[in-house]
Order: sequence, then structure tokens, then C-alpha cells
Amino acid sequence: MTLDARPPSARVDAMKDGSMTSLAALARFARALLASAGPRARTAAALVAAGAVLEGVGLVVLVPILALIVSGGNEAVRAALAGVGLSSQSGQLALLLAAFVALMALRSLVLHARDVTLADLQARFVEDLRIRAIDTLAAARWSDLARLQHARLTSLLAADMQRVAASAQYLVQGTVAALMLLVQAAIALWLAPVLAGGVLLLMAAAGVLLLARAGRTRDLGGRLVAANLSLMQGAGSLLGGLKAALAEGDTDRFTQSFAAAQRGIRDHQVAFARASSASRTGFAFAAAAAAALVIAAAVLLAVPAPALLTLVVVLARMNPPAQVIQASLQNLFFGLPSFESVRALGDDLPTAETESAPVRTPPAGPIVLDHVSFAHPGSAGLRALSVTLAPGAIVGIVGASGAGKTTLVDLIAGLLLPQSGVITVGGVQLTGGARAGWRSQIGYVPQDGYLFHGTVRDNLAAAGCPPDVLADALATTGADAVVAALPAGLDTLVGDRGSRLSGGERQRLAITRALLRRPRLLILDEATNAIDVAGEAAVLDALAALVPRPTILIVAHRRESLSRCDQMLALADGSVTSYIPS
Ligand SMILES: Nc1ncnc2c1ncn2[C@@H]1O[C@H](COP(=O)(O)OP(=O)(O)OP(=O)(O)O)[C@@H](O)[C@H]1O
Repeated sequence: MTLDARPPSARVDAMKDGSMTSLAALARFARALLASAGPRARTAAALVAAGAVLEGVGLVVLVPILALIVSGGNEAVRAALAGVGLSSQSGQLALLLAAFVALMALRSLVLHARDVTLADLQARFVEDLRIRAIDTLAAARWSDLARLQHARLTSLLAADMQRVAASAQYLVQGTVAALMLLVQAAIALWLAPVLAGGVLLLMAAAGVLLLARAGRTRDLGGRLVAANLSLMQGAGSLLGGLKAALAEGDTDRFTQSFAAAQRGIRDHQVAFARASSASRTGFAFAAAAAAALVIAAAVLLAVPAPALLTLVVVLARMNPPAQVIQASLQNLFFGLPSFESVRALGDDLPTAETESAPVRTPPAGPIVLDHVSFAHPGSAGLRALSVTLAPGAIVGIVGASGAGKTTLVDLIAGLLLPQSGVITVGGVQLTGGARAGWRSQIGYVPQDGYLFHGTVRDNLAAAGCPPDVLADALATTGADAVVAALPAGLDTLVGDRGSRLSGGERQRLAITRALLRRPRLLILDEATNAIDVAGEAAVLDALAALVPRPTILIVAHRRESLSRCDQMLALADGSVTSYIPS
């Protein structure tokens, strides 16, 4: 345990600050939920209000029923019922009971419609958030994406989203309970203003105490978000390095850090459960004391029996919604950091294109880089680079590790924007709509030739592709032999990240997928290094023979991979030397 060295006044100020920022966060969350609901929010609000009013009317009807049973009935009510031909006490009681049952039946129907509508709103809210998170990723700049931790995304899309869904549920539940409580409080005030006023004051005091702890609860939620993130990081490192760790007998390192992160999660969850249970216990104690006080005071104030009985019923019914509000608020404050983490993704990944220019494909012609510079954070990168790549040329890019080969390729692909200088294709500068249009002309194959868990056909994005075009592309890369050897041919599942295939087979399929896009620029970034030398030579020969031939950029360290190049770009110290190989 750590001692808080701050003076008490500073602690109170910090608590107020924490509560205010937590309330502001709660308001942001509520606004986001309302915005996602759109016009459906009005239907939901109407159903919630109707449910609360029907609950209130049902309670009010209890007064004449109890009056009829206990003291022969209220004069005005009896006269009104006699006016419609019901003069016997049993007849009047039967009518009032029938009205009560009808009201409760109507209330049940409204509550059913309300609950379905609210569940729909919650589900849509989380769906919107998930889709927006993926849209944010898809529209982000590559330079920002490269900095993003994968574990953060996994944690955000799984654990945080689940907690946001739970928070939405708590917000809705709490709001419904608050409305119910308001209606019940109004009835209690009508039945016995002084007594009910006292009880409401006690409740308000409990509410203030609860809000005063909001900052601390939210802080606990924030720590849980951080602990979940380190759990995901642990899982990611374990999965990424599992094979090497198994081979080296070094799995303990991973399992220990994973277990430590898991312990962190458990500690925060238990701390929250302890805090909620303490406030629930305090709340139950206060409710029991308030009920005892009310009954004692009612006897002293000689409140009439039917009113007292109804008051007791009303107060008893106020207890569950009050408890729901208490639990919902606590869980909400605990869950808010997850929502903030989801929102922060949009701030960390601003949209790439600020221009809303229409997408247009740059015309045919050379790719020209004119005094292009790009520095990564930490200042490594490329300086004032000028080079021209002719259409259909096979261009090799060489240089030591870290020389900037991938940076150059990313600039030419439009993934990175030059910080100074310009890049043009066919004379059109690669910005805005032209940059977006250029992407549709590119086939990009990175070293790991990314495949996802699906069939070969799915991975080639070959649905609807004419069979002869598919067969040509497969033959060009030698993937036809790979497919022929698979148990279900094109319909064979390749496993997670293509784990059922060899590195070279994955690369052949990845190049086939790029070719099926009929690219004007084919980028092979160490994309053939897992294929045997003879096999690579055959693939490169077939690519060189393509008609029409795309401009082919080959980043490679192996001399054999570069033997067909028309032009070489040698990178060193952020500068480039362009030469024609002899
Ligand atoms: N996102 C980034 N943030 C900061 N620095 C980066 C980033 N990406 C690359 N760098 C740095 O920029 C330099 C060039 O990197 P780049 O990946 O372009 O080199 P490369 O020539 O492709 O290297 P390799 O052959 O090892 O793949 C390196 O010093 C690298 O550390």
C-alpha cells in the first residue's frame, strides 16, 4: 500500500477534478450513443417514458384499491363508480382490479417493445464503433499506421469493444431506472410529501457520494485497459516467436510475462469488485435504515393506512431502480476508459486524404521523382532524390539494410507522401485523387507474401476471374504446380497466414494475386527470396515476358534476383545513384 502524502484539501480537489472529468467523459459517451441511435433514439425515449408512466399509473391505481379494502373506499372514487352503475363494493373492487391488470398487461407490452428497441440501439452502437475503427484504419496514412501497435488494435477490437458494449447497456439500464425512479418519487411525494422528501434527500446524498468516487472508479478502468493491452502484447510476442522459442526452449520468458499481465487484470477486476460491493453494502444499509425511519415517522405523523401502505409499496419498488442506478454508474465509470481508448484511435490515425478530389487514374508515362525527400521520425530516410522510371522497365533497388529501399518503394506506391519534392506519373503529380487512382494500378508483394485463413481461390481474390486469365497468372508464377499438388486444388484452405504452405509457395501465390490486378507497376519487395534460385529465375523470366509488361520494381539482396534489370537504383546515406547495369 502506498501512503498518499497530499494534504486533505488537495485530495478533495483531485477527487472533484476526477469526478468532473469523469462526468464529462460520461456526457461524451452518452452523446456518441445518441448520435449512433439517430431518429431511433426518439422511439426509444417514447417507449421508456411510456413504460415509466404506466408504472406510475399502476401504482396510483393501488391507492383506491387498498382504500376500498382497508377503509371502505375513497368517497369521490365510490361516487364516480356508482355514477356508472357500480354501487356494490365487490363490483367496484372487481372493476378496479381489472383496470389494474389491464394496465399491467399494457405495461408489459410497452416494456417488451422498449427492451427490444434498446437492445437494438446498443448492438448498433457497438457495430458502428467497430466499423468506424476499421474505416479509420483503412483511411489512415501508412506512416501513422506503421507506428500503431498491433496489440493495441487487437485489444481495442476485442476487449475494449466488449466493455463499450457493456457500458452502453449500463447507460441504457441506468437511464431507464432513473426515469422509473423519478415517476415513483413523484408519486411518493404526492402521497406523503414530508416523508418522501426525507427519503429523496437521503438518496440524493448517496448519489453525491457515488459521484465523488467516479474519478477513482474510472482510474481503475483505465488500469484495466492498460493491463489488457499488455496481455495482448504478451500473446502477440508469444505467437510471433513461438517457433523460435520452442526450438530454443525459451518459452518460460513468454509465459511468465503473460502470467504477470493476467495477474494485473485480475488485481484490477478484484479491486473494482471490492469497491462496488462496498458501495452496494452501504447502499443496502442506508435503504433499510431509511425504510425503518419512514415507517416510524409515518406512525408518528398518523399517515392514513391506505396511503401508508401504498407509500411502503412505492418505496419498496424504488429500491431496485435505485440499486440499478448505483451499479450502472459504477460499471459505466469503470468501462469509460475503454470507450476513450476506442475514440483515441481516430485522433492517432487522422484520415490520409484531406482533399476530396475525385479519384482519377494518372495517364500512361514515366514515374518521375524530382528532388524527393522523406525523413522518418529519428531523421533516417531519403534526401533530395531525383530519378525517372520508364514504363515497362525492370528496375532493381539495392543498398545495405536500412539504406531506405522500402521507404523509396512506399513513396513510389503513394503510401508515403514526400515531405518535399514531387512525384509524377505520366506528368500528373501523385496527390489527392491521382494518388488514390494510382493505387488501383499497383500490384504490391511484400516479403512475407501475406495470405489469410481461407481457400487459395479466396486468397487470390479470384472469384469471377475468367479461368484462362487465372491459369495464365498461375503459370507465370509457377503457382500452377503448387495448386495442382494441393488436396482440393484452388479450394484448399491455406491456414492462418498461409501456414500450411512453404515460404516459397506463399510468395508464388502472392505474386499471382498481384498479377491478377493487371498492374501498371508491380513491386516485388524481397518477394522472391524464399523461392529456390532456379524457380525464381523462371518466375522473373515469365514476368519479364509479360505483354504489356508493367514497370517492375525489384528490391533484393540476391545478385540472381537482379540479373534481368534494365536500370539499377543504388541507395546509400539517403541518396541514390541510378545506373544501367552492364
Ligand atoms: N516507421 C519508421 N519510423 C522510424 N524510422 C523508420 C521507420 N521505417 C523505417 N525507418 C528507418 O528508416 C531507414 C530506412 O528504412 P527502410 O525500411 O526503408 O530500409 P531498407 O533499405 O528497406 O532496409 P532493409 O533492407 O533492412 O529492409 C532505417 O534506418 C529505418 O530504421
